[in-house]
Amino acid sequence: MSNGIDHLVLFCRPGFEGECAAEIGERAGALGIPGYAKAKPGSALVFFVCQQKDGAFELIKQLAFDELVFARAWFAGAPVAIDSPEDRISPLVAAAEALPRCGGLLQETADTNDGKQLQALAKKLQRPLESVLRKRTRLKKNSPWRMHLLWLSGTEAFLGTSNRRNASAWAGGIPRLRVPRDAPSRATLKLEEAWHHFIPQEEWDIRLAPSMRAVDLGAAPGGWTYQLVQRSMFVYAVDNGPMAQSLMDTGQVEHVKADGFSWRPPKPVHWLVCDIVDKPSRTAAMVSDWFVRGDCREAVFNLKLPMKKRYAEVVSCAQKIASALHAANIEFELRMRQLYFDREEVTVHLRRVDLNDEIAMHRNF
Ligand SMILES: C[S@@+](CC[C@H](N)C(=O)[O-])C[C@H]1O[C@@H](n2cnc3c(N)ncnc32)[C@H](O)[C@@H]1O
Repeated sequence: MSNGIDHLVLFCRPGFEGECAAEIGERAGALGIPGYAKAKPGSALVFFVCQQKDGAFELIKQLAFDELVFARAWFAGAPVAIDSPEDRISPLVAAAEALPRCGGLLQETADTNDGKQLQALAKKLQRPLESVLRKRTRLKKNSPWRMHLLWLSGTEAFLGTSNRRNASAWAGGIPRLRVPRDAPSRATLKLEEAWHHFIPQEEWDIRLAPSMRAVDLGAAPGGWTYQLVQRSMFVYAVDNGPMAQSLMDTGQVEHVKADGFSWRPPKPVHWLVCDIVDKPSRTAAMVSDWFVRGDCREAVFNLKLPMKKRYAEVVSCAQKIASALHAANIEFELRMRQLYFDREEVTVHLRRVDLNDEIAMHRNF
């Protein structure tokens, strides 16, 4: 690896390479780590090439992965020249010398049809490659570093590393979730993925607790309400459209036929979720109002992005929410992410962090 670990490899939704490239360029520039992004439209990959030696390694150490909106997964690495398909292992093992010793090997491909066709090759190589890496002591149990191997073709690959604590938990950032058989819509996976992404597993029992009250705006037919019901919550499902009878039969759902933008709950709820297709700035303003009025404590909602300037729109919505909550002296956490099950949209997580449990209980959250 001539210039060390100088490529930051980012995985994104196909068609969002421009947004992913703009975002990483801005974040790396702010850290004083110069570089340029290479992003072929539709490739589902962005390569941020750093000008300084080991610049990409610095980026994965200094940037918080969770703060990126358009990257599903990342690692710092460099291209590996594979001269012959007869021996792919030797050049890869030689390149691994430049990496820290890693706890495991994750092979990845782009989220494209070409990428999918390379998965058989990756599968075939996994064991033999791991075995040689272990012999050369490139793998070490319990290391926080994880080795990534991205295949672009049978003879083009990138080898690199990420720190488990600052990276996606899943290969290529794609969680293995299945639509439950009794869920009323496939959209159910968007909320499930959001929870996996935004709420640490050890906090699920407190933050997604039985008997909490929740509001689902734009709820029909009920994929998101299904997730809330599965956590034994009571749900106001706001939508003029019909809700799945199976959900109504649980007795945990009240169907409110009203406009989600103006309806408010009779008393505060813990969760607000919203999947209404509308202008992102309108949704952002409505959710900000819920927080300012003290109507909810935590929210997951989508910002739909059919417009051209999608990155600028996301930044502008984040700024509007932040300034509304700052003006009301509310302390909050705000994260955004284009999740795997999102399409032309990003998912936002907003949470009040200035309420201790006693106050929250008193206010009936
Ligand atoms: C994408 S679908 C929601 C799918 C739902 N999250 C699920 O998992 O089944 C959007 C829903 O928003 C509803 N909707 C659109 N505008 C609305 C509004 N102003 N108030 C309430 N619901 C609205 C539509 O009727 C539609 O059912």
